Amino acid sequence: MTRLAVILSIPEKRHQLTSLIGAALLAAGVSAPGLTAAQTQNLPRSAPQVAQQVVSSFDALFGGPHAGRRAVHANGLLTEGYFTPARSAPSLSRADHFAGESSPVLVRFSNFAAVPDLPDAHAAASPRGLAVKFMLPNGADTDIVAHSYDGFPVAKPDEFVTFLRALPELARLAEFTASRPAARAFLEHPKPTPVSYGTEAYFGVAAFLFSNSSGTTRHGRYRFRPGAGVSHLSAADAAKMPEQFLAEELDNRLRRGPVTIHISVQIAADGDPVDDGSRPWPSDRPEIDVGTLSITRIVPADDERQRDLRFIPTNLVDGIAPSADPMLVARTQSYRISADRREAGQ
Ligand code: HEM
Repeated sequence: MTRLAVILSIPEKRHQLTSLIGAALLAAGVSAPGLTAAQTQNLPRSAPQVAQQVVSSFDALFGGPHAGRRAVHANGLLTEGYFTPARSAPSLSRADHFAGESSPVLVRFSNFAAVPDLPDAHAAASPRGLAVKFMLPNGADTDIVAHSYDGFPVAKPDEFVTFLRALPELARLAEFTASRPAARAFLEHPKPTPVSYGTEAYFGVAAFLFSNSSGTTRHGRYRFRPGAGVSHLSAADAAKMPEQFLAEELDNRLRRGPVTIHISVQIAADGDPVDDGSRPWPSDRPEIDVGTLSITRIVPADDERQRDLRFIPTNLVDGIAPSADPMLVARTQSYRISADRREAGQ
């Protein structure tokens, strides 16, 4: 039995695991794909070993590494479709995909834990993930990586390592959360199983700097709302579902037409934290409509395509730049560690 299986067999531990998320890390001085030199200079530096420590912490929690799979969010479904920008999108950013007609997209939905066959209704399958790759006319691409919780348990990469290491031990976890309301909120927040990957709301969490062609620059955070509305299963109904029902559900739903997800960007007010994803902004902040994802089909041989694909939160284009959130650097580096390892078949 893996360490994760042992942890998940204990009800209160299972509850804690519901809450982990992403991973941590970072790296000094390596530029990220899609970032200009100036953008990279904006990114804070962290100690390179933190990235590896996050990935190792995921491995310890989930019995990894699992050959050829992601260090976290391992169980996923790759789909394709197109993005149609809203008329208001160019007022926010001069990014190419925010103007014009539409751009092809790849969209990967995923469950949280790095256990390849974890049932969709399992507590550790939340938060769900949403990763989007926009294909631009000039051959470049740009990514958004989001999840189904509006926030994050910690603000900094080294705290994330401490959090992940504390998770399996109740006493350490209680000590950690005692002085960290964001971690407690993350653990206690209900994370019900969605009816469909297409009936979940997703949040970009980290702030980015959006600049339009007039030179107006604003901090904003992505939000995703399903066109079909948010809907979840009751615990009793979730328990009756087949283990991998979300893939089949989406396939059936797509036979009836595209699945749509609307994207907006929540704009920061003066004084809102723009370098700390653990602190959501008040819900009355204005949002700018950015456009709609229309998902048309599941990609054939999606397992192989997923293995070869990288979604990186700082893979950006002109008009969108990273904020000073140190997690963006840590994520960029840890996603690379995970992807390099996956491509090497480890
Ligand atoms: C803002 C909070 C976060 C969100 C919304 C988020 C979301 C996600 C999603 C959706 C994926 C799957 C991507 C895919 O489909 O390829 C993912 C993967 C991953 N995340 Fe995060 N994450 C967050 C924070 C973090 C942090 C702080 C770390 C580490 C410092 C991290 C480390 C990872 C790693 C290592 C992977 C696997 C990447 C790969 O192999 O492609 N995440 N995350």
